[in-house]
Amino acid sequence: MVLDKLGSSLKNSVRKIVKKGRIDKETVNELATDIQRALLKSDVDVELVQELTDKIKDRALNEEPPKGASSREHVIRIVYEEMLEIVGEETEVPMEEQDIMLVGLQGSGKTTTAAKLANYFQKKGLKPGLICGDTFRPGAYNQLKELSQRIDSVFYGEKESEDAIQVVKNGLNELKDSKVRIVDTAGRHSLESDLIDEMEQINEVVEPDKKFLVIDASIGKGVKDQANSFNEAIGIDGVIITKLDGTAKGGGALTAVSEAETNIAFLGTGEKLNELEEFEPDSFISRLLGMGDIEKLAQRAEERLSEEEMDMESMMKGDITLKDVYNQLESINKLGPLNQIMSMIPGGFNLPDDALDVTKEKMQIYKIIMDSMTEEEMKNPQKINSSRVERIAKGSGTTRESVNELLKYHKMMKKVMKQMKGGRTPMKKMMKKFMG
Ligand SMILES: Nc1nc2c(ncn2[C@@H]2O[C@H](COP(=O)(O)OP(=O)(O)OP(=O)(O)O)[C@@H](O)[C@H]2O)c(=O)[nH]1
Repeated sequence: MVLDKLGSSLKNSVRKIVKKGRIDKETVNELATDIQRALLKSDVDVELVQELTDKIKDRALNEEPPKGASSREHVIRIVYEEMLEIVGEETEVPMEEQDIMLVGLQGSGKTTTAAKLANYFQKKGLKPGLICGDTFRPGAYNQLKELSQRIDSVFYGEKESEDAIQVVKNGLNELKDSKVRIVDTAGRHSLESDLIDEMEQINEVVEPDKKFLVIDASIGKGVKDQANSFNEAIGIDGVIITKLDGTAKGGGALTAVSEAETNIAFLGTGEKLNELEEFEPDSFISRLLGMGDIEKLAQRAEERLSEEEMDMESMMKGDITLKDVYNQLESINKLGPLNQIMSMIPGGFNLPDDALDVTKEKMQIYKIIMDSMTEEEMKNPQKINSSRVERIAKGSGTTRESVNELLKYHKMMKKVMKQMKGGRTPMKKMMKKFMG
């Protein structure tokens, strides 16, 4: 896990709140000091930390918790929301044909990241092509070629050439069949005029849909100046922070990007080619704070409900997404057979046979299919049109029929949950009876 130290200090500070009987000024101040300490250790900018904790204190002491939420849940939510603010927004990476150019200083991890991106798109069903536009570092050609072979991606490079612009031109011609063409460029020790000239010329040739700046996380809050300089020089669409696994300064690197008025697109979390994550601010911050666990703990402190009951309750809302289906498949064994749950409903309830007919093998296939979907598709499955179905089937190594079957299953579950919501017995009561 990346940012281990920051994560565990933040989790501990928030957990303390859960254990408190009452949320008063002293508790809030203590929380703010704990958070300050954790963020400063992770190299987050001092002023930013001050601003953040002032806001948390102010809101925690002055805002009324929304109806139905306890004050400790409310404070935890405030910490989450304010943390979200300081990491900036998500960079949209569309699942469509596109050309991507990677820029960055020497050793930042560009070449590795190029291959990781190719692997990422390949998994999503979009055929990648890698072009070595780095004629400056002698080993770059062999490195990218070897990495492309490892992931079975098309590769173009010219070992003896010193003309990066021509190589990239040739590469784009040769790799017309690739859906996502990724151009690796040379780095230098600093942002000097040679590098800027070359980047500008490649930029003109490629006319990339996305220009990503690759930065090593170990420079911490220094990311801000670097991102600003590259942005001024050629304009960038997002930052890829690499080597987050090997530094205690990751917090600084993450927060500095939004200060530089750009956003994070991906995170590099290890040397392996599958160690690349799409950056999704909300899930990232929830994981960092251990929100899932903490929210559960906070709720349990309020009323002793079982975990299974919570899961069912969230599904009862009727706005079940594919993510819920995924979680549901994960916890279905704990929940008990669906038909048994259904039989608890007074007045009877006929669950379609299909719902009871999901075998373990099928669940496994559904989960593999969902791994090839984007976050957006998981949240809004209605947006999955036939070309997306095709892409997802390819990426997951399954068939269009299986993807459509999963979409049908989701629709059916949604209908079932809606009907249950309209039932006469409150779900909580029913679940209590069922769980004993
Ligand atoms: N631990 C870890 N190592 C990484 C990560 N990304 C890249 N590396 C390592 O960082 C080193 C440099 O990466 P390269 O991809 O060669 O860097 P580059 O930016 O292409 O270098 P130049 O071509 O010289 O500009 C390699 O040893 C990579 O394995 C990451 O996310 N985590």
